[in-house]
Amino acid sequence: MADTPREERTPTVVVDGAHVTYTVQGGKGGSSGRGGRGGSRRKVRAVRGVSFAAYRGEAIGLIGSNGSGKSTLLKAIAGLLPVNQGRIYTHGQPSLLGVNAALMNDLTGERNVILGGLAMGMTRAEIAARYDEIVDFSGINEKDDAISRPMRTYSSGMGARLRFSIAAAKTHDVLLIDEALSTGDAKFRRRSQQRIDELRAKAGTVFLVSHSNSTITQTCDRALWLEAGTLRMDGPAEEVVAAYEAFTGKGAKTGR
Ligand SMILES: Nc1ncnc2c1ncn2[C@@H]1O[C@H](COP(=O)(O)OP(=O)(O)OP(=O)(O)O)[C@@H](O)[C@H]1O
Repeated sequence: MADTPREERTPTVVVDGAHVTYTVQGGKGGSSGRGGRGGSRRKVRAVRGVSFAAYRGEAIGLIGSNGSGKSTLLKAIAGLLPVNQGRIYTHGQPSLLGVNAALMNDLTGERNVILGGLAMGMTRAEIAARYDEIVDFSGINEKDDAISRPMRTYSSGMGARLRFSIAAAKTHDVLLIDEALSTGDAKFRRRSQQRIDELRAKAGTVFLVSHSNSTITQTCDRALWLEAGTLRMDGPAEEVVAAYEAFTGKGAKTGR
């Protein structure tokens, strides 16, 4: 993508001066500090005037300290949270991994593959055609027949892997991934990275939130660094991660 001049590329997401504010009912705050029902309403300005454009074929990492607004920004791009000010334009319906494919804990993995596929707009025939591939990709059936067990019996890593596998079965214009890869083991992370590369090659745009700087540099070509709801840096993933590491004190948040 680096060879294509910016003006010839197709934008998939344009975020123009976006602000996202949560209103918190009750709780602490106010002068009394007692809160409770009918208490104070507080505003949390989670995203404060962020602007950028994302293009087809890009994999963009979102990094920043805890509470810097990464998940909030993803939810706003997915259309799950309104922007209070500014605009977000998207090409097609972005899919937020883990929410669009909301899985049911009491149903088996098998049923969830079908429901997740339907929720993403796939037909039953399309799901049937891809079913084995989804289960194989997730790797959750490697040891026993886990796919026929209820999801509540899965470890958090197994659940995350199945969610990613379902979401990755469809070609998305814009795929938003919030930390989903961090719970998988090394083998699964490698497979996921390959799949993200494939999705990008099919002219999609992938956003990835992660606290693992190595996952960001291995998976993404570009990174956005958010701090206290504002965009601190936007550029090549290696450069942004290096600046972020210098800010946090190298290694402090490197993770895997
Ligand atoms: N539902 C909510 N109601 C009120 N405030 C919220 C809500 N969700 C998030 N916030 C606040 O918004 C800010 C941004 O949170 P967000 O989850 O977007 O950060 P993040 O960068 O994804 O954090 P982390 O790295 O810890 O996952 C934080 O101050 C957080 O407390």
